[in-house]
Amino acid sequence: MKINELKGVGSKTEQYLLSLGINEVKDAIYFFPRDYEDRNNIKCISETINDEFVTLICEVSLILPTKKLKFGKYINKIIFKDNSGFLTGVWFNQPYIKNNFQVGERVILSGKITRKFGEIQIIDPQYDKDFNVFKSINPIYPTNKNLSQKILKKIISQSLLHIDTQISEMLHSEILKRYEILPLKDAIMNLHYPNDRATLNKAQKSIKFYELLILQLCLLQAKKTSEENKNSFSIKVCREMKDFKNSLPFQLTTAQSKVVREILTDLKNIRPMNRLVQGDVGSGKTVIAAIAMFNCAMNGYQCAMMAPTEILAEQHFNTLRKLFGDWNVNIELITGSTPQKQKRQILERLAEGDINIIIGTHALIQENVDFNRLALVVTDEQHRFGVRQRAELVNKGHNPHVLVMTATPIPRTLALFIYGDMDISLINELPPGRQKINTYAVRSNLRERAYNFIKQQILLGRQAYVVCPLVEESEKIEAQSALETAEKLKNIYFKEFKIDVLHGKLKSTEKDNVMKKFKEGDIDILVSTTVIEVGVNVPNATIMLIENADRFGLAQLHQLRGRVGRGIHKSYCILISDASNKETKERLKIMTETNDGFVIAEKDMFLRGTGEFFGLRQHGLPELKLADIIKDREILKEAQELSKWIIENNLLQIQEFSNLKNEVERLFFEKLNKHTFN
Ligand SMILES: Nc1ncnc2c1ncn2[C@@H]1O[C@H](COP(=O)(O)OP(=O)(O)OP(=O)(O)O)[C@@H](O)[C@H]1O
Repeated sequence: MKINELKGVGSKTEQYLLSLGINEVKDAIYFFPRDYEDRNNIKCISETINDEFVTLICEVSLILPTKKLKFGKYINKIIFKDNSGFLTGVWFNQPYIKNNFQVGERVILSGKITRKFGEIQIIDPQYDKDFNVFKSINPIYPTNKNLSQKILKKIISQSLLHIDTQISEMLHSEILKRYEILPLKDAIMNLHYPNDRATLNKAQKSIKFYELLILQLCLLQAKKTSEENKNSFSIKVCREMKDFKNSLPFQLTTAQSKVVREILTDLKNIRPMNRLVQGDVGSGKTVIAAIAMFNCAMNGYQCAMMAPTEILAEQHFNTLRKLFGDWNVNIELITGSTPQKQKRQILERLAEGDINIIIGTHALIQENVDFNRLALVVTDEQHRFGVRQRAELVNKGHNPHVLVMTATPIPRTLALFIYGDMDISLINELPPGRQKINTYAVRSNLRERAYNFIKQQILLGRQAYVVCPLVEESEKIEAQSALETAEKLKNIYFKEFKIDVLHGKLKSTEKDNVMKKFKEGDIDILVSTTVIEVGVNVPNATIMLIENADRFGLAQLHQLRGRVGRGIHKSYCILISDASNKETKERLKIMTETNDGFVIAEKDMFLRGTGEFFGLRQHGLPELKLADIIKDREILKEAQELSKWIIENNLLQIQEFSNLKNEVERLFFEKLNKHTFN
């Protein structure tokens, strides 16, 4: 049912509603309050204090005429009274308001009190005259300047009259009882019009449960569908594997070997692999991808590896070339800076099947690239290779295995939720010889001492990073600050050393050039913006100084810091911050205490208490309206338990769960926009 079918929704209101995402009556039903006004604070007029939010029951005493102010504005005042005194209700630019009141009638007013010039005022209060429907908890909706709370409320309450035709119950009463959940319609009604706090809490819990359940079911069903899809390549372990492993410059750690085994087993399977490899910074994920790709190449298949940035694509290309040494593996790189002619040649060879492994950024898969026998796609978690991308490839005639790499440390329950559609491998061990990165959080007055320390490291033959402050949304200012810092370092503190700058505004060839020089040891200090954050691997770099460290999230600091401590040398990280607030200090202290990404993630999560650390959208998933996967972990666990049971027992296929199935499919189509499942 369209929203404009409701009484009083003209084309203008319809437009305004659309801007709030309300197109259908159902959208209005699901348009939940952002907050609630507690009207339990009922007072008499003389008891009120300045700035206090109160509810008053009073009588209309006098309606003053509208007064015209400057610039075409209006003010309306209405005097109310109760046994204790008088109160002035004030409304701006709502001249019609006086028609809504009659002298002598009793009303309920709610709002903030202002006491000034000897007058007690309440500005733009909410008002109600129907004492029968007076609720002590009043919803406040997230609206914009075009639609007042009052109109929105009216539309929502009209929509709720249609709840029976618009919403279907999804869970059997036994399940509701077990998880202490309200039937969906009750939960929705109570969210809009709660009788009391306890019912509101239960309604909120219920809606969160439904949200998490549906999203989780969606991901688990996607996984199940892919497991049933037996259309990929069965790739056996190649004869050369043992020799290849022996040719690597190091021995795999036990954790790496285990993950490699899991991947090779997946590749043997005809069903397409969809595996996430989770490993802390520097845990050695690249070599794992290399082994998987080597195996495909030796079996005559092609692989694509997609990196988030050109710098990383280039780095992977160089690392892999080295790892593949004299083995007969044809590997090529395509980036924005590859000359057109060369690019064309590479693409031709790729289509002919002459290239085994192609490395590039994510444009690689979107562009008109034709593969001959694409069997494996390696990608990273920020660019979640969802079922949609897979479907695109399937349409092009490929159904490759997919390997996703992530250094985002996520506690297990959350990982199982967010990556519900994947199998997860964990590298829970760092390569041998890694030492703790000594980390210090200091104020800026110690910067010179920090510089001296950097000098000592360089004199020992090591290299350093200086990371400039994060400037949200302005790469230009960020770049500027990096350039200035580099100038200062060159001219004042590090005259005798080689310094260069890396920032997002450089052309990719320039970036590559700087990175190459830094890798080869031709730069002592690399002054950089956060472009250095992900994946860069220069084992000889042992010290990093981060300016304004408080501006970064802990996960980001951990990623940045992970650029040092990647070799045999002892490494250091200096966090500069003059922030004095307690929470910031505590966050930086965590960095000095541990190097374990999982511990950092968990602590950060508790400190910040929001889902920011694991933003869903960042993982390619739809945002949740009410649930917060961090704060609502207990509900999440219950929803996970139920969704697992439903999927394992194939319950979405039976009549009793058909409404739930419809909801899951709706989310799948509308929000995840992926292909259907049966
Ligand atoms: N088993 C191992 N023994 C010794 N060194 C190793 C081992 N595995 C990997 N390395 C080395 O560790 C360093 C980090 O590896 P790699 O770049 O693959 O890490 P990563 O997991 O991708 O980290 P990040 O997420 O920070 O990019 C590299 O220099 C690599 O050669």
